[in-house]
Amino acid sequence: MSTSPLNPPAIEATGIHVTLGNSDILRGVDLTVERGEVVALLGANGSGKSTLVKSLVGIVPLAAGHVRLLGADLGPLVPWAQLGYVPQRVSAQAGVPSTAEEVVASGLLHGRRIRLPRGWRATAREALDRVGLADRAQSAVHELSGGQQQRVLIARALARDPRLLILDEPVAGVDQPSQEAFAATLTELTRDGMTVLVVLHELGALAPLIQRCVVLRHGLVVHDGAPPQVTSAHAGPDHEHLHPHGDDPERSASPGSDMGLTDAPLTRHSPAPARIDRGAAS
Ligand SMILES: Nc1ncnc2c1ncn2[C@@H]1O[C@H](COP(=O)(O)OP(=O)(O)OP(=O)(O)O)[C@@H](O)[C@H]1O
Repeated sequence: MSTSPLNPPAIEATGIHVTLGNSDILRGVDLTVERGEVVALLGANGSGKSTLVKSLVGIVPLAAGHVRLLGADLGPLVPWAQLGYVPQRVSAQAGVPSTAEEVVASGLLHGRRIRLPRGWRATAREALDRVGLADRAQSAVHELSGGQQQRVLIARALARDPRLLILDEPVAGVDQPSQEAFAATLTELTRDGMTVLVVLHELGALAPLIQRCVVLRHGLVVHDGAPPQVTSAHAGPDHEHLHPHGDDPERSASPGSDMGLTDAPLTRHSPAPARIDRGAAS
């Protein structure tokens, strides 16, 4: 969707610098996500992906730079009720026994809303249904598996019916059928115009949805463009990973090195997208 003064980008981040401890974690990141776009944020471990999304939602302070969300400067004027954020995998239990339904319902609270709205139970159940956990609404969260807890957190974000969804590795530790169910839900939501920024280690089940990939390396954007294409040549049912095909066998042996997804020496990126091999024996 194109930008106009009446329809500003969902995310506009310019010159983002973040310092944690004595380290410069983000060193001048620019990121714009237009309304309705589905963007993946990729990069090796420690490249700064989580720090970037946390800085976008105001959880870590900026040393420099500027963030606008849904047309408002980061702060109280952001329409927070329209934003769903799923943090990197953490336990969904908050130290007190809670049911899945209660955790999801907490997603309906924000800034000025301190009481659950009428019909919250039905809303929470619908959100749990979207992530395939309708039958676990009354389960204590600590009794759920790690992957199920992650799905509860996704449901909590979806319960708000967000216009902008920011997800930090939402499918890490989630089994393949649940990943596919989540991808189907997300496809439906994005068809309705939701904007998504999602941190991923590999595109996996979400690959068909991703319109653009931004790759971080050592706190800088090193790629912003087309997602890797799927090679059909080796397509097979039981193999799925990023597997760049370079001339250099060492680079080829290092999954993700083609796009700065590992700490392998950085090479200049050509505009031609890397390929995802889903079938070749690795
Ligand atoms: N609170 C903190 N204090 C100091 N350093 C931190 C803090 N949080 C993160 N870092 C460091 O910032 C760097 C980036 O971390 P971040 O979690 O953003 O990376 P990431 O790309 O999300 O990694 P992963 O894929 O492993 O989740 C890492 O080197 C990490 O050790």
